[in-house]
Amino acid sequence: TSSTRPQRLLRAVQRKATKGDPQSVISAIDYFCRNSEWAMNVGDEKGPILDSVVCEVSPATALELGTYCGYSSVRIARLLPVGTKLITLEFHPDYACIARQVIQHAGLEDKIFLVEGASGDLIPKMADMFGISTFDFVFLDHWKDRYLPDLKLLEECQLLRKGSVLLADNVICPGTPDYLEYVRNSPRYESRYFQSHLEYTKVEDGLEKSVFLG
Ligand SMILES: O=c1[nH]cnc2c(O)c(F)c(-c3ccc(F)cc3)c(-c3ccc(F)cc3)c12
Ligand SMILES: [Mg+2]
Repeated sequence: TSSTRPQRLLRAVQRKATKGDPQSVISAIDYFCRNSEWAMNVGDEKGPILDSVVCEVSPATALELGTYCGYSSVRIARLLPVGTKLITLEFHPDYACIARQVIQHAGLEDKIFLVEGASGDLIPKMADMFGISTFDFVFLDHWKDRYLPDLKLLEECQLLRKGSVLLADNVICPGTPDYLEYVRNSPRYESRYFQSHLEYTKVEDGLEKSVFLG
């Protein structure tokens, strides 16, 4: 019976990465995507930009929209201070199942809460589910048409505080024009574009970092 790309990615991690070593999991996935099959992980060029923003914010509470196979969950959680957690939301059960195993291989299962479901349904439940009031950091990497509605939902649910940092993947490819227009023109955000490339390719893409001003 045939396997799926996420299953083949997981197998590469299980064969090549050292259990409990997040960096080796990241390297194994990047190697798989460069040498075997492209996959939509933030990757080894945009990844270091994500790392630098996470280190700068050093969030006590972090949210990721869109887990996929858990690559960026591992990238983020490996940098989080002790006692802090990443909540990551994934709509597709098959992706969530693979991500749990990738996260477990990295030894980060105690720092990451993976919740299956639609971001639009789950965001209003975050405060109650996890006993948090606001997010210090949000990584948007799920579906381009959900970036703006979910940002507005985060505002309405008062899950952002003065200084909360949002980082959005794929703002050029495939592109999120309505989200960009909003964060770049709203007086409530200070926004900056980090030019890069679509993971594992020479196509332009980038990350948009937006600070909520309250
Ligand atoms: O959907 C996504 N979520 C998160 N990150 C993504 C990402 O980092 C990507 F590089 C792509 C991408 C971009 C270009 C391309 F050719 C294929 C896939 C997608 C994506 C875009 C359109 C789709 F129909 C399916 C997937 C995503
Ligand atoms: Mg992406």
